[in-house]
Amino acid sequence: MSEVRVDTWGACVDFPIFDAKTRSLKKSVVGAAGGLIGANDSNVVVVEALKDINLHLELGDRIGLVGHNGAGKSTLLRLLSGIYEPTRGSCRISGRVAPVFDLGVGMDPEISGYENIIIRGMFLGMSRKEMLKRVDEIADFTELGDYLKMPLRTYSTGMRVRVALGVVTSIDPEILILDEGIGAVDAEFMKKARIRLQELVKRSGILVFASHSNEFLAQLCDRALWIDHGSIKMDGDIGDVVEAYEGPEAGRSVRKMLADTQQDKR
Ligand SMILES: Nc1ncnc2c1ncn2[C@@H]1O[C@H](COP(=O)(O)OP(=O)(O)OP(=O)(O)O)[C@@H](O)[C@H]1O
Repeated sequence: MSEVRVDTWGACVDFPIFDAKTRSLKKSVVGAAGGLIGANDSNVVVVEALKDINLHLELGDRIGLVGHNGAGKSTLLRLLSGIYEPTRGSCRISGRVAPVFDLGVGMDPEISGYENIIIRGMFLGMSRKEMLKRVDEIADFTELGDYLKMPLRTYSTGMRVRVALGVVTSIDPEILILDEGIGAVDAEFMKKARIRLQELVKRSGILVFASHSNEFLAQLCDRALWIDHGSIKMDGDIGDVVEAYEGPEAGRSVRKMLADTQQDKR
């Protein structure tokens, strides 16, 4: 692996909202949810989704993002994936990024489950040849049998998620950017999927994972960032960050889950 790392220096992301009226807004509102609302030099309303982000990630980093609704977690994931350019400051990404935001992206309802497996894998940066080698193993994992020969539009939501999860957990990313939103599968299947996710994370160079589930964060990450109104409020051990964000009980429960996960790995 050549050097895999992600760096940001004073990175800011603003969203100009051209159809909002500055007159009707109070100056720089800080609400419980959402980023700061302000106005730029041209008096256009802007949401300051990220402010002055300095982050340096290297091989082996497993970072969880916590923070209120609209804190800027998804925007940060998109910045670190190269999907958004910083409005100010800079961001440098070295390595192959697999952004997994929406499990359904890159799936075509009119083609079969098998074909979707190949296409979705290519969407995540794999070659067709690599996906052809993996398709049988992914098909086994989904337990969908002959359904995989039918068009995806005939599947239930949970069946689609099984296909998507099978593909996502089969790739070899250098930088894995995960946004939660993995639900809709039955508990038994989720157990199987989490084990595969943990294996995927082990193979990845860098992981950044945003989630509102402490349990899920503790299973995949050891470090966390608390994002608050677009800024990094705290960066540290995941137990300490969750404790500061949610209180001592949540911190204790994360530490216990971390210890259990470590034990399972042994
Ligand atoms: N495309 C966009 N256009 C305008 N504003 C946006 C856009 N995307 C995000 N924002 C704003 O940026 C801020 C941060 O949003 P973001 O989606 O990053 O939050 P989040 O921490 O992921 O929230 P949640 O936990 O609710 O998913 C919010 O105030 C949101 O309104």
